[in-house]
This record gives sequence, C-alpha cells and structure tokens, in this order.
Amino acid sequence: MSAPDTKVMERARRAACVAAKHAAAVDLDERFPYEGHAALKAEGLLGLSVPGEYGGLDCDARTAVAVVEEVAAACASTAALLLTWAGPAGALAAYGTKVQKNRYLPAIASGDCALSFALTEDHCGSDAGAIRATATRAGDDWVLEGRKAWIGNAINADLTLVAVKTDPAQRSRGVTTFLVDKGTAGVRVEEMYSKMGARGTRHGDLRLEAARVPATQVLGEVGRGLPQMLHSLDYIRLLTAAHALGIARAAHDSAVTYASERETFGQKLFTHQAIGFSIADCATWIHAARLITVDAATRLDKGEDIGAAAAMAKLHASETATRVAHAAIQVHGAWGLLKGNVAERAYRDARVTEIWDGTSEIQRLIITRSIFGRG
Ligand SMILES: CC(C)(COP(=O)(O)OP(=O)(O)OC[C@H]1O[C@@H](n2cnc3c(N)ncnc32)[C@H](O)[C@@H]1OP(=O)(O)O)[C@@H](O)C(=O)NCCC(=O)NCCSC(=O)CCS(=O)O
Repeated sequence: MSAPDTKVMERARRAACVAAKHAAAVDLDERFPYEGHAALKAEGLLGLSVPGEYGGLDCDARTAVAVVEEVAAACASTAALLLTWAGPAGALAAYGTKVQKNRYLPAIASGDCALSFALTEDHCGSDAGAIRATATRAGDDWVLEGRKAWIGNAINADLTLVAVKTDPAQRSRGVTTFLVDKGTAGVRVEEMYSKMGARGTRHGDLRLEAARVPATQVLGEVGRGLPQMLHSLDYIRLLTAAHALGIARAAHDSAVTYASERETFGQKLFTHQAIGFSIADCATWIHAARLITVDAATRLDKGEDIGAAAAMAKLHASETATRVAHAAIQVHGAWGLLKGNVAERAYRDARVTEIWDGTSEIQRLIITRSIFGRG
C-alpha cells in the first residue's frame, strides 16, 4: 500500500489544527464552520480532487482519505466540506465539457466556488432512480421543476449539481444532471433541519420553480445522469469512510487520555480490565476500518471499480465510529454525557455517517449485488 503525500498531509494537519479550536462551538451553535472552511481554502484542500491543470492538488485517493480522516478527527463538520467539494468536483472533472471545466474547476480548486450535490428528494433518498423533479426542453434551455431535499451546503453553494428526470417514463435512463448556478431565476433554497450530528453541515431544500437552465449546463449525457451520480457516490462513500474513521479516532483518543488520567478504586482507569479491554477492542476496530478504507482507496488509484469496496469501507467505518464513540462515552461515565465532551459529539457525528451518502442498508445491498448479481 502506498503512503499519503507528506506535503499534502502537512497542509491537512495545519487545517485540522484551526478546525479543532472551533469544533465544539460549530456543533453547539449549529453553524457553518467558517474558520475550518477558511483553513481548508488557505491550504488549497478544497481542490483535493481537482486535476492539476485546473489548479487543484490532484491527490490520489490514498492521500484524499488520509486528509479527510485528519480533518474529521478535528471537526466533523469541517471535514464534511471536503466530501461536499470532492463529489461534484470529481463529477465535473469526469463528465464536464472543456468549457464547463475551464469555467468552474479553477474556482472550485481555489475554494471560491462552493458546491453541492442534489440527488435526494423528500420521497426518495435510497431509491435514487425514483426522483420526480423534471426538466423539459424549451429551445436552447431546459426548464426545471420540482423539489430536492437534504441538500448539503445548499445555502452556500455557488454551483449545485442537480439530478432531474428528462424522461419521466424511464428510471435509470431518464435522469440528467444539470449544473445550476447560484442566483438562477426560479431556484430557491430553504434552509432546514436541526440535526443530531454534523451540525455544521447546513442542509436545505432546493425548490425548482420554472428554473431555466441553458442546455450547455447539462453535465455529461442527457439520460445518463443517474449512473454519473452513482459513480460519483462511490468516491464520496470512500471519503465518508475516512470521515467516520476520523470521528472514531477523535472519540478513541479522548477515551485513551481520560483512562490514563482518571483514577477509580485507587488505580488508573485503564488498568481496570473492563476499561482496558474496551479500549483495546476500539483500537482493533479502528485499525480494521483504516485498512479497509485504505484498501478501497488503493484499488481506486489502480483504476479498479470500487463500488463494492467503497460500500464495504463506508459500512464498516461508519458502524465502527458509532461503536467506538459509544464505548468512549462509557469510559468517560457521566462526563461523557455532557455537551462539549468530544466523545458525546463524536457519538452524534458518527451516527450521521451511517445514514448520509447511502445508508448502511444501501451499502449492504450494493455488496450483496456484487456477490450474487441483481438476483
Ligand atoms: C439503490 C442503488 C444502489 C441502485 O438502485 P437501482 O437498482 O434503482 O439502480 P441500478 O439499476 O443498479 O443502476 C441504475 C443505473 O446506474 C448504473 N450504476 C449503478 N451503480 C453505479 C455505479 N456505482 N457507477 C456507475 N454506474 C452505476 C447501472 O449500471 C444502471 O445503468 P444502466 O441503466 O444499466 O445503464 C442506488 O439507487 C443507490 O445507491 N441509492 C442510494 C443513493 C444515495 O446514496 N443517496 C444519498 C446521497 S445523495 C444526495 O443527494 C446527497 C445530498 S447531500 O449533499 O447530503
């Protein structure tokens, strides 16, 4: 297995240092992680997956997962921005025309163009092919109608990748992705949701009301938007695994520190077998989650399809994060229940990683299909 790029990791550590100082406030106030975002921008990390010719860092997946883990261990909401950027940026790099890439990628790499990715609707999160929002051709434009839900960073996004049906009679072959600029007439964002975790990721509903978008803003092929989005999700899921890993690491580190300092029954907490073994289990689970994540990243860097590998990594790492954070609270006892305690925050943040970018059940479905086919 290759090692992550050391220079990029130095950038990640500097950004993580800034993000860590504000992580508790971002969570408690449920606000955008301005400081973490500024640090990611200053370090060029928002261009993690943007090709070098457009000013990006053009990182391999091995480095990208290490960066996301590092930042997530400091502040899950700041690290989520890396996922929010990497998915749409990767899709643009893979499917965009030269004109689209020249227009957006340099600004994405510098952090000046904020992104979001709109697939989900109220009635369908898991069943991505069942979307109902539509686009109808009108001369040189398409007219978009409908409502997308649970869109991360919707309120701040300068550019949103929006998947709608251009042929409502079809499922997978009826979806097209559009590049929708902020300020497009007929596009409205309603900020929403007070979430239990990743509270600095602002979600919103995207209302599309006769929104006219030029045909030049179609990303890739008309009718091929769903495979494009699902392909981008493979990469996002890989990074979500790293995100969960960072959250697990933060919870575990806090438990190790506490168990080394706190004394009960006249001895250090970790010397009680119940606590020491719990910490040993967590270290083992985290190690396994890191290996499965790095394995999927290495496969991607070798050019392999990572649909199932990314699903396994996300499934395993996100469920590991919840287990580890649960155990870390247990180590802290009542102190672990307090707002402001790292393990308490990690427990809530970890739970989110089991849901977004495809639930654990969807990951199991993808893995099952990779074993048996569609059945
Ligand atoms: C449930 C699913 C895994 C699959 O659903 P379907 O059975 O309905 O779809 P398929 O027939 O399998 O596939 C449709 C089409 O796409 C091609 N495909 C499938 N997977 C891939 C892939 N990984 N890479 C490339 N292409 C792929 C497949 O071959 C078909 O093409 P053809 O028609 O044969 O040509 C899927 O629906 C799924 O993953 N669901 C979960 C969606 C999800 O994760 N949603 C949550 C996050 S999305 C979002 O909006 C985020 C907002 S935010 O910012 O928080």
